[in-house]
Amino acid sequence: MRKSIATVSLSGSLSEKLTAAAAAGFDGVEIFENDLIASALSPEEVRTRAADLGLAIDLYQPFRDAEAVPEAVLVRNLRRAERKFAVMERLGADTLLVCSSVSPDALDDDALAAESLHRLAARAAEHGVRLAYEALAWGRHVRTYDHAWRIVEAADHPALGVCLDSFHILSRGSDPRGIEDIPGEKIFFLQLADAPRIAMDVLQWSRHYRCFPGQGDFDVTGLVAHTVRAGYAGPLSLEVFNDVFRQGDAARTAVDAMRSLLTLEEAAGIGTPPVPVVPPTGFAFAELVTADTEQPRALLRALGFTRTGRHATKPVDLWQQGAARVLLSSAGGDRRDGATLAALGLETPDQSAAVRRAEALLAPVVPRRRAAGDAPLDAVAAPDGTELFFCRTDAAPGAVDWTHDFPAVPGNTEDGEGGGAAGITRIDHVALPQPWHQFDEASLFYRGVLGLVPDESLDLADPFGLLRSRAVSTADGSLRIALNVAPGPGEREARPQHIAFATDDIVAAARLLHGRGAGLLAIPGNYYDDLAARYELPPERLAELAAWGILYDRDAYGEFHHCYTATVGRVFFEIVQRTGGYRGYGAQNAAVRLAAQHAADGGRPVR
Ligand SMILES: O=C(O)c1ccc(O)c(O)c1
Ligand SMILES: [Mg+2]
Repeated sequence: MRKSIATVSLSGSLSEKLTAAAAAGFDGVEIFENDLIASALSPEEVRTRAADLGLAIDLYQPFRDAEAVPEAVLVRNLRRAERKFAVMERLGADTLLVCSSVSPDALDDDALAAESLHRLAARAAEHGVRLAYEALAWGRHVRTYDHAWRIVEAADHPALGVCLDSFHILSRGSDPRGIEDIPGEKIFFLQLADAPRIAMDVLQWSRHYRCFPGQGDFDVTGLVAHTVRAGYAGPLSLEVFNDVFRQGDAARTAVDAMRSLLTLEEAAGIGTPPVPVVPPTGFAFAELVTADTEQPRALLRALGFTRTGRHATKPVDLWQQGAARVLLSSAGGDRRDGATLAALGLETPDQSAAVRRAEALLAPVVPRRRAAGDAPLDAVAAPDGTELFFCRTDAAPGAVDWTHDFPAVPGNTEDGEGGGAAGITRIDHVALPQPWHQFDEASLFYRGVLGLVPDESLDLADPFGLLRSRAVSTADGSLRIALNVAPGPGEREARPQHIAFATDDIVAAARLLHGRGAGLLAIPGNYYDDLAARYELPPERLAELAAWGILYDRDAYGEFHHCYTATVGRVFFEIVQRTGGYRGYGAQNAAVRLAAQHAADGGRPVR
């Protein structure tokens, strides 16, 4: 379907908004009146600019407080509308959004509302304009879409239809199935926005917390499916009032917006089907970049990793234990930051389809730096800059095993002498702190591009504020990424990332690490007193957990044990043991872990 975006959803001047919308591939825009009023461009110039960019002006909005008023007020409103119709003719816009009145002048009289909208529509028709009547969730008398439709039906004018807005409908808990009772040709416009479920005044909620479909908690996909089934054939138009997007980079927000609509169309089974998603089946590797590899090497050795290869042409080593692989690169790291988790290898059954999917969903492809003979690896950049490589760690027919680029280093045993394996089997998950203003963009990116399923969003207390966390994973848990953000000041660079390794015997792993002098994070005794109160764990089991600083959690599916290493650069490691299909990440323990890291770090916030 055609895709539009309201100018209110993007930052900048009107011409910057138009440029961003066009660059992201939108077909049209809704022009928000305030954007036009504040613009130095005349309506004719806006019309030309939009046309040059290939954008239609699908809607002009809003026209407020029009209906169900005493005659004298209506006469003034008709005059006011005439001026707007004239502006619309100059703009080349043919649909005006009329939102339900919030005025104290408005009467609770549907017949009067219908009559006034009929008269307004008759005037509009003389200018070739159509009116789309929208129920604001906080309208004075009209707050629901079905009420708006009853009035439109009674008004019975060909130039009058309804505008459906998913926020107003879903925020009030209206049943969207009733949309199918409206004739499709009477649905003049469809505006889409999602929102997180928060209990607050609906006007504040709408004006500050709307987000793109897929970033909140509403079933926008279901609403779109009902609207399409009703016969609606107009554009899908994003109308998102959001404090963060208002400040963000318009070009980037527009791409996020387009990705949201592409993902939504796919979920609703409408539009041109994109390349089907190729879900990753696990981590092939995690790559740490650092100017000085000494500290991470020591830690990897203590964790039982062995250096098994070195890249043929680049200063990158492959460290391995079981199916857990870490690349340690000394190319390009910043000495001040220490080690940084810069890239992830995603085990991908069909690499070329995965790249095509990523491109179709507007993921930026990372320019390749490949020497002759290297495995053909393609990477895209996640919103936080983490590079995601689509690769295969086997020699299946037609595929190239990326580990072939890391031949064994002959005669070099130095790095193998860490003391031997510690029972680590694979990478369980990675945790990537996100810049606060890109958090929703990131979860939608992983959902759309990789088909990962987002968990619910959690707020976790830490000693310096709240940490928001949301995991995305494959349905079978073979690949898990925990996204988190500490609101407020603090750059991404200041907060650590981590890699969690899986083991089948965490106590053995912790004992080995300890024996090798790699300290584990000390957990306060109070935590174990609380654990004893919450769960009936045998005392000797509790004592063992306390001795090694192992944290414990449980869900309906199983148990979780986990412990942490020291932080090197921006990165620390976690060792985890899942039993019986536990699904989480130990979020329950995050506050204790963050406080312990804070204490271990000499009082510096470690977010
Ligand atoms: O917040 C508002 O006033 C407003 C205006 C126009 C809309 O289409 C809308 O959904 C909300
Ligand atoms: Mg709206």
